Formats: sequence, structure tokens, C-alpha cells
Amino acid sequence: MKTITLPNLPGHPHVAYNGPTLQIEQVTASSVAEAFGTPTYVYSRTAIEEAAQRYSQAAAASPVHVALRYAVKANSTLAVLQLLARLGWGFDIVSGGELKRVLAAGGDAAKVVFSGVGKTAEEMRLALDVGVECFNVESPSELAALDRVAQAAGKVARVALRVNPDVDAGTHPYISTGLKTNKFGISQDQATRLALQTAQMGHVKLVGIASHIGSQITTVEPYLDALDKVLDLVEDIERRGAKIEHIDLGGGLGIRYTDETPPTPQQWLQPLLARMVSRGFGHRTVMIEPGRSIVGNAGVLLTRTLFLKSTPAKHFAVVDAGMNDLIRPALYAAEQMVVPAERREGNALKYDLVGPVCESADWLARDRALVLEEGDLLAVLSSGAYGMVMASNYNSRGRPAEVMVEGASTTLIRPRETVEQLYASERLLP
Ligand SMILES: Cc1ncc(COP(=O)(O)O)c(C=O)c1O
Ligand SMILES: N[C@@H](CCCC[NH3+])C(=O)O
Repeated sequence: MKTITLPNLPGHPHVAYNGPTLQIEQVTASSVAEAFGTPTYVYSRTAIEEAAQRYSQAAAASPVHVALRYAVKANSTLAVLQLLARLGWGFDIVSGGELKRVLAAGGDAAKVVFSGVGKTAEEMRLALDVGVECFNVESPSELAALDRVAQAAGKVARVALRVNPDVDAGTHPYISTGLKTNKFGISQDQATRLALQTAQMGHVKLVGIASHIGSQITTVEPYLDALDKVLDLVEDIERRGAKIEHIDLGGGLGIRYTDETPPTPQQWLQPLLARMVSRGFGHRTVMIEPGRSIVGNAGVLLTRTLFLKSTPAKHFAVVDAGMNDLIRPALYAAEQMVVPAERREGNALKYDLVGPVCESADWLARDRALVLEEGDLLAVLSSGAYGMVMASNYNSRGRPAEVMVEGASTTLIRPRETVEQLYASERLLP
């Protein structure tokens, strides 16, 4: 049977209708749902690897040395990290938990950058112990704390200062990070002072300047603005005697959820690296930390319709996945495409897809024209990033299963969480 990739499955080269049935790589969505139940996240190994390779190829074609660091927060499932580690990628982490996951998946600590505004002393100790490549420091207090922890451990921490370039990335306010009103980064003035102070500190070594301006960014301009400010800062710092080895441009490149047209990794990197060269920084290492653009379009969430319900105002499809499984629509009013696993003939109705959770914000999609019957299987596309990682146990719901598909093979990479697992560590009062 011929595989037809529908034009309305944008950005999903490995999700297609084979005849009437939705398939991920060569596996039908229905067969995954039958084997593992719903809700279940399904990832295409090929899609993840191809997305990573688009970055590797763009980096290889560049005259500037580019260090690839996958942002673990986007999808931290061990099997996903393992694929990237095997491709030679390093990792951007924001917690001791993510560091442990990277190590468990076979990642190389020497290629790990530790970001985040609130690192604890314990997390710093662990990271120093395993020898991470760099701490991206976000405040003077954090720098002082790191110096103390490193001194006690008899180590010197390699440090990049994360600056807040105050640029508008044009994204949802909850996922913008580079505005001066955001909690992230250090102001440029303060960064210069702090950079010079590191020379007086015995247990930190300044090696980089970092910035990350937000997520789901679909144009290059804000990155160029941020880079110019970062390079101004580096010039200023170096004029005063410090030396910067690398510049970390962060992540944030967007994907197509519905009709966005974000640049490819090549289209994103090329102008930034050209700017590095034209400003005389071509011999420095550039670090990048993409997350969503590696895994976002490589995953779908399968969910089954429990009930169809019409009120005088609305048609609802009550499905078995809720905001606890995929919170992006509830939290950011994010739009993700929803497609049926089997195509049906008939008249479409406009449905709100809602979950079983007791919240009116518990919706996965609104006003979608679908031909549906109770029991129908649906796939929420573009769910590979910030899906499972943001899942919670609200309403005592176990988190979904995760499955990796490659060609015709299907591997369960995380079983569905049972309710007994949820309360196994709790204690009743005596
Ligand atoms: C410091 C840092 N690096 C990288 C990322 C990855 O972003 P994205 O998944 O948008 O590529 C984030 C998340 O916004 C981040 O905070
Ligand atoms: N969780 C956000 C992205 C946050 C990026 C991390 N700072 C989303 O789902 O779009």
C-alpha cells in the first residue's frame, strides 16, 4: 500500500495515513493503542535522529566550531537521551535530576552545561563531582555560592555568565526569557562587573557568556539582536583583561504546530555564525541548546474518545487524556493539531476535546471539525516536546506510557504509571 503524507500533517514526515489508517513510521496508531492502551506518547526514532542530524549537518558546514547541547527539559525520557548521546550530543540541564538522567542514559558529563536560576548546593556538588563542562550562572549570589561549594570540594568550576539581553523574542509571555522583566539572566552592566570579579575568586573560572531568549521562536532577528548585545559585552569584558572561550546562544528555535514557518537549523545558525565571523569572533566555540526542535514534531499523544456529549452551546469529545497528560493547551492556549487514527466518512462537527480532569481548562483542542464516534482513537500531533515532561498526577492519574517506534518495530520505553506507584512511598499516620 502506498503511504500518503497528508499536507495537513505539517512538520510530521513520519506520521502519515497509510490508506485510511494513521501510522507513525510503519506502525499503525491503532496497533500501538491496542498493545499499550491510551493515553500513550509515541515517538519516531527516525524523526528524532533526523532532527538532530539537521543541526549536526548545519554545524559541520560552518567555519565556526559549534557544540551541540540538547535541552533535556524538552523530553527527558532515558531512551530519548540515549539516542542523542549516541549521536555525540552533549546536554543542557537545569537540575540534579536531569543530570542523573543524562548519566543514566550514557551521556558524557564533560559535555553537560548546567543552566537554571536556582541551583542548590547539593546539585552544584553533584555536578562538580561528575565534572560537568560548565555552569551557566544567573546571579551574583549563585556565583558566590558556587565558589564556596567548589572550594569545599577542592575544585574549580568552569562558569559562563548568562546575560539577559532584553530582547523581545515575539513568543508567548510564559516562555519568553530574555526580557529585562524576566527572572532569567544577569543585566549587561552587572555581567561586566561580575565577569571581572571572577578573576578574584579562587574556585570559579570564567569561560563563557550565555544567553537564551525564549522558546518557540520563529524568526532569526531576535537572536541576532541578542547576539550583538552578547558580543558587545564580550568585547567590553575582554578589553578589561578577561578571556571568553565560548558563546552560548541557547535554544528556543520553534517548530510548526499549525501554520508556523520557523527557520530550519541551517537557516537559523547560518546568519548567527556569519555575524560571529564578521565581528571577529569566528574562532570562538558557539554552543547551542535546542530542545523542542529536536523532539517536538517527533512525537504524538494517542488518546481515545470516551464519550461524545452535546450541550445547547457546544459539542464535546471527552477523551481519556487530560491536562495532566498534556498541559500545553491549558497553560499557554497552545494549538496542536488533532487527527483521527482511522478516517471516517460523514459530517464533521466542531468539537472541543476535553479530558477527564476536574478543571474547565482541561482541554486539548477547541472547535476542531472532526467526524467522530465514541471509542475513536485520536492523535494529538507535535507532542514530543514539553508533553510527558510536564505531565502530573493531578486527580491521582498515572502518567501515560511512552513508546518508541522505528520502522516496523515498537518498543515500550516507559510503562504507564500505576496508581499504586503514586502512593507507594506515602505513609499513613500511626
Ligand atoms: C537555558 C535554556 N536552554 C535551552 C532551552 C530549550 O529551549 P527550546 O526547547 O525552546 O529549544 C531552554 C528552554 O526554553 C532554556 O531555558
Ligand atoms: N514548556 C514550554 C516551553 C518552556 C521552555 C523552557 N524555558 C512549552 O511547552 O512551550
